[in-house]
Amino acid sequence: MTEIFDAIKKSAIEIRNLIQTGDTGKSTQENSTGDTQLKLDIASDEIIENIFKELKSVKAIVSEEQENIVSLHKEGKYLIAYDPLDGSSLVDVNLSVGSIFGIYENDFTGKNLVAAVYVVYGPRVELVIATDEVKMYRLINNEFKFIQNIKLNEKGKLNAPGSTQNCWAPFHKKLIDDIFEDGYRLRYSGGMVPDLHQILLKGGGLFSYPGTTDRPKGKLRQLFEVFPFAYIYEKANGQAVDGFQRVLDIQTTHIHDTSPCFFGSNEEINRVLKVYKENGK
Ligand SMILES: O=P(O)(O)OC[C@H]1O[C@](O)(COP(=O)(O)O)[C@@H](O)[C@@H]1O
Ligand SMILES: [Mg+2]
Ligand SMILES: [Mg+2]
Repeated sequence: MTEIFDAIKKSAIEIRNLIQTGDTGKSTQENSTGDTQLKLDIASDEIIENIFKELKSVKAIVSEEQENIVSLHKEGKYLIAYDPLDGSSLVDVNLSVGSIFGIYENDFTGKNLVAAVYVVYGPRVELVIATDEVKMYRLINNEFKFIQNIKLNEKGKLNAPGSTQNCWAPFHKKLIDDIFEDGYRLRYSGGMVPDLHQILLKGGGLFSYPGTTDRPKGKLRQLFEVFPFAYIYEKANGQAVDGFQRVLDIQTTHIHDTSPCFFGSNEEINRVLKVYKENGK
């Protein structure tokens, strides 16, 4: 697994350079979820694929930016699903973006996730690796230096409510309003990676991206975005649910499936589960 983490570190340095100097324009292509790909999405995807191709321990990879699974080495032990540049449209307004990786054994199901990693490209480049523990590293003089372990408190103070508000179920709106009534502060940039990173580093809170009338299955993709962060939040003493169950217990039917999702510390997630249970689907 160390060679995979080292490969991700190498790709992060290349993507950081690409963000600083690359073309932020649109390409003429769409990805499998129907988003117009930016040239940065495609170039980041190529950087990661080229680096993983060299690793004998990697059996196959699948990217948010590609339709199909790419087989690499038959004898490899690991499967990797990744979002090469999450929130890429934010580069143009100079907000933080990220890369997300889920590392699996046997197949791409939540229960077979064995590690997860993300990189935040902000004023600093930081990388978080979750195995049994969650560890944060920072890029200093072109090397990732260990900074700290990450653990959530039982309850936090931040609320990051995603998606189109006029498409929310009334009970979801009430839940979010009640959380603000209780004194939580709004923190939402529209980049999943920095938004979830902030909650992890500030000790807790809630990030939600619910099912809505315009997108009943939410927007965020299970393999590339939801599962890796679910793994990280659980290992950091928090939880990740779809409103009713752990997201890592969801049966994936297609590699590009999306799911409603809630990430947070225990108190906020228990509150979500209670409200969703009382209000049904
Ligand atoms: O603008 P919305 O609907 O709140 O969506 C924001 C979400 O969409 C994303 O940008 C989706 O990721 P991509 O940029 O990879 O498509 C997340 O980072 C973010 O949490
Ligand atoms: Mg994404
Ligand atoms: Mg993306």
